[in-house]
Amino acid sequence: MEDNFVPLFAFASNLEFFEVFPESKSFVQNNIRLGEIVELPEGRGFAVVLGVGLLEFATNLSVLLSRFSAEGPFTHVVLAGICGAYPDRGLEIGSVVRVNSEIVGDLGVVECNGSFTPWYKVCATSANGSASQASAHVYESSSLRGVPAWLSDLKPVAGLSVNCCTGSASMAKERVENFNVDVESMEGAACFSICHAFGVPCYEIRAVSNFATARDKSTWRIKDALAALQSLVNSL
Ligand SMILES: O=C(O)c1cccc(C(=O)CC[C@H]2O[C@@H](n3cnc4c(=O)[nH]cnc43)[C@H](O)[C@@H]2O)c1
Repeated sequence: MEDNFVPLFAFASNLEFFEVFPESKSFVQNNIRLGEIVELPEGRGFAVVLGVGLLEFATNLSVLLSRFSAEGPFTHVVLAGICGAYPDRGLEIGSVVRVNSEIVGDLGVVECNGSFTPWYKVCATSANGSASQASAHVYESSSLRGVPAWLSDLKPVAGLSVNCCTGSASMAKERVENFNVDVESMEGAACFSICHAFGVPCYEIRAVSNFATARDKSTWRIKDALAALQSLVNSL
């Protein structure tokens, strides 16, 4: 049994918004302003663009929810966009996934030898160098009870949120070893953290546009990934 489900689709960029909801071009200017809510036709909910990266997305989502959380027109936030898949995690370009957990992946320090130490390990290491048990903070999506099948049936994956995209195979390996994650993007942890703070149920759907590994922009398939996301969202 589905609960009342009126989604607010939250995108990082105008590109993602217009590729997933191309019909919006008939009633929205070329760019929508960050934080401006658009009502989708046929009662499909609402959409908003909030900016790329943890900080801009967090700021604009906080402002939006502080205006709407008491009595908003939407019931759930669905962060939608593209992502990079780490190699050998069973994902392909064009795969559409539901990211059900997020960890901030580049909060920490770079050591003299160039390796990255996550912040939770920095904090867990005392002055004499001994490390206590600790783990990274995991931000989770909301319960799937009562959400529509197009959302709950998607393949669940673990996500890493970064401000700096992976650019080498060694960086990808280090991130997977540190956090045991499947995909990488730049907004998910902010979305989960802020929605939980405001008591708004939240989910994240992403289509894989690239592998998060040695940077080669010629292999990215942003349009194909967004077409896959569009066909999912248009099956609602
Ligand atoms: O790197 C570029 O030159 C570039 C040019 C146009 C667009 C983009 C992006 O939109 C990427 C950032 C955007 O997409 C998500 N994303 C997609 N793949 C990854 C990734 O491998 N690592 C991190 N984020 C990724 C992300 O959530 C941003 O919103 C880039």
